[in-house]
Amino acid sequence: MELGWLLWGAAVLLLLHVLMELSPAVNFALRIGFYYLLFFVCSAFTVPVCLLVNGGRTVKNMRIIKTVVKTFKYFFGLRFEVKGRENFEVEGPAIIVSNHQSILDMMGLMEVLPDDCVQVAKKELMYAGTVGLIIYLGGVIFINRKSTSSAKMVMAEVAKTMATDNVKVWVYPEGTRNCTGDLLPFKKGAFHIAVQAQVPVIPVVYSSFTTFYNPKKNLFTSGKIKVEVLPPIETKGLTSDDVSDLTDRCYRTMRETLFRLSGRPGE
Ligand SMILES: CCCCCCCC/C=C\CCCCCCCC(=O)SCCNC(=O)CCNC(=O)[C@H](O)C(C)(C)COP(=O)(O)OP(=O)(O)OC[C@H]1O[C@@H](n2cnc3c(N)ncnc32)[C@H](O)[C@@H]1OP(=O)(O)O
Ligand SMILES: CCCCCCCCCCCCCCCC(=O)OC[C@@H](O)COP(=O)(O)O
Repeated sequence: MELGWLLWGAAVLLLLHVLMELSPAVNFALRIGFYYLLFFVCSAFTVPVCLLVNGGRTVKNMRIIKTVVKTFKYFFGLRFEVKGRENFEVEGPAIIVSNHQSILDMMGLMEVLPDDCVQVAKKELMYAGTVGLIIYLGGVIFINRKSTSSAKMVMAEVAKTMATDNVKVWVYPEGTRNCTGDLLPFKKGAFHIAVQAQVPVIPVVYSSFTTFYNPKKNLFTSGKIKVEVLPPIETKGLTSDDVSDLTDRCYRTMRETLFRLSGRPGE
């Protein structure tokens, strides 16, 4: 009886292996499926740990979440090479802005995330089952992207609590995933709160994934990601009139860095 099951198991594994070899689409789907499964299962186990250790929704849970997610890269053969971590060591709160290419960014995020830093996310993520629950417990701030006025209100609230709670805030200013190897134009919310709270902006850039990850071409292999934390950009003395300039400056610096890290000549 046991031998029968063992043989069936081996046959299924062999079949999956052959399918993966034969079809890039199956290979891609299985690898991404496994990525989702890891998040789903690991968050189910991490929720009770967060509740027992920290008792509820708090940014302190991010330390636990970080520890778990940082192990995921080994399953996919991904390596992160991080430069400039010391640039996170500013006194008090800051706004961290970075490029957002794919759901794989959650691994890159946890690789560099400093302590006491919350993220801004679209509110749909709150309903992603156990993952939504763990994100909620980690203190993530949810915004409704479809309603600029309510999103602005939430962001203004963030600017205030950032100072009282002494936390950093991580925003993806492109506002959506973008895996083209370039940057989308930046939304201004992150820069408005930096100016409102008079705190520095710290840009973080991840090299392009296009050489090892491309959903359109069913490409997902192992690879190396270069990460650079850039020097903080001060906002002391800036007013809301300067937000556009600040946004542009940040955009240009990050785009140059992205091209340099990805070995692509700038335009
Ligand atoms: C343990 C095991 C397993 C665990 C599993 C755990 C997983 C990991 C855990 C935890 C990770 C957490 C997950 C993080 C990842 C999430 C990623 C996402 O979801 S990315 C999408 C959401 N993010 C954004 O959308 C960016 C933020 N967006 C903005 O800041 C926008 O600016 C926004 C929404 C506020 C408005 O967007 P607009 O589309 O309307 O565009 P605009 O051009 O920015 O604004 C329109 C006008 O309003 C002004 N404005 C904007 N914000 C303002 C403000 N605060 N005050 C005054 N004016 C403002 C602007 O200046 C602009 O006006 P003028 O064109 O310049 O005249
Ligand atoms: C009800 C059961 C549902 C089960 C779902 C399991 C889901 C596992 C989800 C793992 C994903 C980890 C979090 C990904 C965060 C992320 O990268 O979100 C993308 C958004 O930033 C940008 O949104 P978009 O505008 O759609 O590109």
